[in-house]
Amino acid sequence: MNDFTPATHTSDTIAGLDAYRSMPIKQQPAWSDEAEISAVRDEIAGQPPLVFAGEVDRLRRRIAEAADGNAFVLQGGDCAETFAGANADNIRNRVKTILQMAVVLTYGASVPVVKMGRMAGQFAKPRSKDTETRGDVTLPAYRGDVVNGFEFTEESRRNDPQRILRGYHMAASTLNLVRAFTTGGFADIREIHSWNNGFAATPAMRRYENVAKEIDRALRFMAATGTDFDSMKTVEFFTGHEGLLMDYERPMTRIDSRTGQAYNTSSHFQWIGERTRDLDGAHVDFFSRIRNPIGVKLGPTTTPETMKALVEKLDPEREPGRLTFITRMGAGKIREALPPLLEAAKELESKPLWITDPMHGNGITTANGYKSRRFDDVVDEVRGFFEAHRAAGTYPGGIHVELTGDDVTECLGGSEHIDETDLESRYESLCDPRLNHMQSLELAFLVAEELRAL
Ligand SMILES: O=C[C@H](O)[C@H](O)COP(=O)(O)O
Ligand SMILES: C=C(OP(=O)(O)O)C(=O)O
Repeated sequence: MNDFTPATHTSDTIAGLDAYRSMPIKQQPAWSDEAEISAVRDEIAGQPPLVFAGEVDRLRRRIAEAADGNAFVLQGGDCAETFAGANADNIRNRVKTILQMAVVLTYGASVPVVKMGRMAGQFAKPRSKDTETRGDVTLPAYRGDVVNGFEFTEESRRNDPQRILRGYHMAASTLNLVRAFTTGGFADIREIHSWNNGFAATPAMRRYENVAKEIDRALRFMAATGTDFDSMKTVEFFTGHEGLLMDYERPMTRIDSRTGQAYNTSSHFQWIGERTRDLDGAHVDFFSRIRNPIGVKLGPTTTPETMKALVEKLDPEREPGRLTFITRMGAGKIREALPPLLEAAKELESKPLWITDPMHGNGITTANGYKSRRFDDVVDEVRGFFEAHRAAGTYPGGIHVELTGDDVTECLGGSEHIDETDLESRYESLCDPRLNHMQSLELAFLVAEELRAL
């Protein structure tokens, strides 16, 4: 058992955790009351950790296995979790969707799947603009429920430090339910059919049912041979979110008294976003000092030099499982932008895990004003990712998607043929569009085919 020491300003000078404060920093809200935000930081620092160092270390080992080509990482969840959306139905549907995708991948490609939710902390959003204008009114941009409200009023858009405390408690209750689902019997592989309950009978679901029936037959065979199923009652499920809001990430970072090392206990995994991965910036410095496995988003303008410099900063020891590159190039660019990075990475002793995020490079705004993505572009980027890795002889080790278990209409296309007018019927994301349940399963079948073809 780890014994975390709450991060006090003195103890953490050892780990240099506060060095970031004197560095250029992006995408942070301005708080109007310094005393209030300071009190909130102190209160967060005194709250119990959400995850333990042993779990974080286990995830690092799993990521190392994936980077070696022996596992595949599936990361999925909301673009922006909301406080209102942190209810049992939403959480269960997202967990079920991830479990179903994992079944499709494990069975279809015979590869262990490391399951990770973009959940229990994905509350802060980087934005392209600091403000939003509607008609003749301009207000601060919505930066996620942990900072301000989505409603377009001056009061709601005010940055409110108390939201950080609420975010912590929402993350805690979400994680509690995720842990209950994944260790309490719900995720037992013998429940494979019941994960269908509540979802519409779509073509992807029928395909899933066929896989489930085959797995059922195999399980009955194993039962007949006397297999002990106890180990199948639980699944490993990790959490991750963008490490963005430093007034949350810093106080959640604690010293493990066993090892004297710093762990960010807000989730098992954090990634640094495309907008905050400056080499000399605050985020890269801070996350270089913690033990959690770290992801970095790489957009289409990333040069091999930048990629190598990120390796130097974030993985100087070349530690297996330490670093994950999440590429989000865009369907039209991945086939040119990714190969030079893969070639350059071969020259390093480091072995980062490569994951595709086929969402963030494929945003469009529709004629009727919705932020959307075409499912075909998402699929094309995934195919481009596999093509690039096959050509380079490197391992495509995972996928990172914005998804929900609900039947929303946010991304265009898929076998339901969602079109621009359909977006009006059920667009619920407060930031970027997510794959719905059926599109998520369809994508899992496609990824399984690509993995089989490696
Ligand atoms: O989720 C990602 C970013 O927060 C998002 O793409 C930024 O969106 P914006 O361009 O509307 O600010
Ligand atoms: C903002 C995100 O991605 P990116 O940094 O790649 O734009 C995100 O994943 O929510």
